[in-house]
Amino acid sequence: MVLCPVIGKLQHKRVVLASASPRRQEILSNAGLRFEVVPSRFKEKLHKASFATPYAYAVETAKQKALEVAGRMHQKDLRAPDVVIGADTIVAVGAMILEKPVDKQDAYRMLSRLNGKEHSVFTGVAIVHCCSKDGRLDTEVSEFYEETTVKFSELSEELLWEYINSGEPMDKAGGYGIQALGGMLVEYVHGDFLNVVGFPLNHFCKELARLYYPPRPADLRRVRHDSIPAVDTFENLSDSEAGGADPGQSAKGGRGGEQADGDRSQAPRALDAALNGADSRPRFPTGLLELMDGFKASKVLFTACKLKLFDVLKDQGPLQAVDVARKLSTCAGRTEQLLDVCAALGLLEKTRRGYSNTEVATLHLVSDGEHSLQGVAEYNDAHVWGVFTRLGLAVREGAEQTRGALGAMEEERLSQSRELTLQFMRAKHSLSKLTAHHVATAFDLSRFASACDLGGCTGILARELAQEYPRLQVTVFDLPEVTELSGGFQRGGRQTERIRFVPGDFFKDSLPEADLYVLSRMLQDWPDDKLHKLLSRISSSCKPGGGLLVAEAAAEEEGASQSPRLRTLSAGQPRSPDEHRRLLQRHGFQDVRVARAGDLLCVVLGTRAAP
Ligand SMILES: O=c1[nH]cc([C@@H]2O[C@H](COP(=O)(O)OP(=O)(O)OP(=O)(O)O)[C@@H](O)[C@H]2O)c(=O)[nH]1
Repeated sequence: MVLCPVIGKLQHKRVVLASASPRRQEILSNAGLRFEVVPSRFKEKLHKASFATPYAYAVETAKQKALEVAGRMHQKDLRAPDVVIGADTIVAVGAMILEKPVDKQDAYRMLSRLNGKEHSVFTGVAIVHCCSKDGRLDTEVSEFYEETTVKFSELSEELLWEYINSGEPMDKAGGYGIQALGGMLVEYVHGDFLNVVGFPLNHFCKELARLYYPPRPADLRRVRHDSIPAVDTFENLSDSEAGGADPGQSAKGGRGGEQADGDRSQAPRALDAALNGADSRPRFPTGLLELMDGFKASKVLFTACKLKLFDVLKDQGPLQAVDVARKLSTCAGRTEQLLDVCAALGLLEKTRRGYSNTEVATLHLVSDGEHSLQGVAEYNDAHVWGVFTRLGLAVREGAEQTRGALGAMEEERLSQSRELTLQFMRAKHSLSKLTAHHVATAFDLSRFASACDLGGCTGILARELAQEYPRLQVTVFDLPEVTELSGGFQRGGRQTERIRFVPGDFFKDSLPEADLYVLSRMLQDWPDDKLHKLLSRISSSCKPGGGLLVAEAAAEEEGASQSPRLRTLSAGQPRSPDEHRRLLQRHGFQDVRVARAGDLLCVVLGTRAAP
């Protein structure tokens, strides 16, 4: 999303909105900002006459609101948040400043002044960066304001009173709410509408861009015009352009709106490039850097799963970081960091009441959930992680770990402990749960009386097949150490009577007889020699008219790049429908049909031709 980089700059920080205004909260959370709300106790009683302009008053009030919250939070926790945002909205008619009416008469006085005329709405905003040094609070303030012009229609006394009696004016600057009934009083608006409602989001984003992406010296030399970047140019901005500057430095001295405006001649490079034609420098490699950092996100997820963080929050959330730490017996500071990163990754929600699971965490990361992927996280952490750390060696020496995650899992499980086999089975079980129904229903398989799922593991797909086809007898064929443990995964139910588990190795032992052989997510991770060996064994066992059903990760549509989602499952290249067709034909199957199942799998069905 276009705004993400700039709003995302605050993602890993503890951000506090020092405002009780529900409108400000809504505007900022709609923009994707994660923050806590701590309303300011600063009394809006600065001496108006001592300010040269109405907006100077609004800016100073906003700053005092934010500083009060920063100071109070620092005193309470001995730790201030990273960023506190304060705002103050006022209405100005000439030099007169109108704030929120204190009662109906006051509202009437205000609205009568605005009636039939133009006025200005100013919102002052302060962004306070905080840090604690030797137990002292250090702040750096960046401030600005935005002005919007509003014109009221000529309104009758009756209408004014009707509006006042609606109750809407009371908590609104100037006595009206443009976003609700008050919108009917307004003839026109010039400028940022959200500024009238209470928060100038556009200017805020520009201010963040200015703070977090200050122009580089080279840009300053090339600047030709007087503007700050439009919101839609933020997309091209990046950390490298920050030149290592920290926001505090650029905010030092509390740059005011006027100073900020002065800086507008320093157009950042994205805008400069857009206006001055092609930029010879390469685009910032965001995707590449994300790729380089991807392992950190995985490790955070694995760690949270291992600590049972999502389980605790499911049962007892929302919880504050200290309470989570107490329940997990972990270090409070580090737990808070972990929670914040999980929130930034979209796994948790952070509100005033504490941390709670997001929908995806509730569905897939809680260990006892029907669709839990905890097993996959556990296996990847305990095992695949290690396999991939040996990738370099494998590539140099030609070992088979290079075949990808599932291949590595498949291979290493053969020689590993019972616990590892169980971990592998849990991982495969939870992944199969997501796909089994799609695989079983991709084609009408009712013509087959028996099926054999090769490498069927815990029997999830067998169960789905038996449920879908009431006549079908299903054999799950897998290694002895797997079939031995598969009982622990069975739930019972009528269709289990038609499922049997047969131990064996599909590379060595004779395959159980069946009308239909099934290979679900098996082929892609085997090297070619093993793949062809397996297919040729199936082909020899399959009677003419029998079938082979293959389910594999789907390749992206023609021309599209392969999805990162798939790459995480396997380093092997997914096959296109044509490649699948040729593969099955080569092993004696005809009438090969290909279907897409869910958005992850491609399912292929071929019929054994007479030899
Ligand atoms: O059209 C609209 N104009 C103004 C508003 C709301 O009015 C208030 C302005 O008051 P203030 O800036 O002092 O903010 P408070 O609500 O008191 O919250 P703080 O805790 O930040 O002081 C503001 O809520 C605007 O949203 C409106 O809704 N529509």
